[in-house]
Amino acid sequence: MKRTDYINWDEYFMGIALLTAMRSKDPSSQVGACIVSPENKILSLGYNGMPIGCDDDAMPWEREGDPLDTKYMYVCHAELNAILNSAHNNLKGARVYVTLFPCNECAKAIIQSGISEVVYYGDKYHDSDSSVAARFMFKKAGVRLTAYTPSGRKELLEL
Ligand SMILES: Nc1nc(=O)n([C@H]2C[C@H](O)[C@@H](COP(=O)(O)O)O2)cc1CO
Ligand SMILES: [Zn+2]
Repeated sequence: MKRTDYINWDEYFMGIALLTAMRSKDPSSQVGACIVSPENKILSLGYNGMPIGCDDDAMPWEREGDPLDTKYMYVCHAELNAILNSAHNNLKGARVYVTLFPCNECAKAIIQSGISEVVYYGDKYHDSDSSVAARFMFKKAGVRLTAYTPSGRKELLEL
């Protein structure tokens, strides 16, 4: 008889998104994204980081101060990185697993790429204008929003 305690697709893909987030150099929020086809094939991965060629050690990681001296001006979000990394794949009807709910800018990119479902884990900026605008666009565009239900598995990653 087959084993029964295998991880389901949602645990698998969110687990990979969480592992991917661990590559982030951001001191406050490490975000991961995993894009999956309707056939449950992984199409792309991304985490938040500085653009290629912009030395992590030469870039600011501050949250406050002169805008030009904060990370916000430069950092590429996990979702955008995952979309850009998938340039050769068709994302129509795909789902994206994200460890943090997408901002309005990534929402635009998600919609334009043809992704039809967002499965999100964290939602700590739920009441920000960015999240409100993202939800507004997702609703208009018919992108499904699904809150991930943590499995409670503790043994998932023991690196
Ligand atoms: N969905 C998201 N994907 C992301 O990749 N990010 C990135 C941008 C920053 O590097 C970091 C947020 O930093 P902080 O404001 O929590 O210190 O996470 C942020 C969000 C939130 O909208
Ligand atoms: Zn974003």
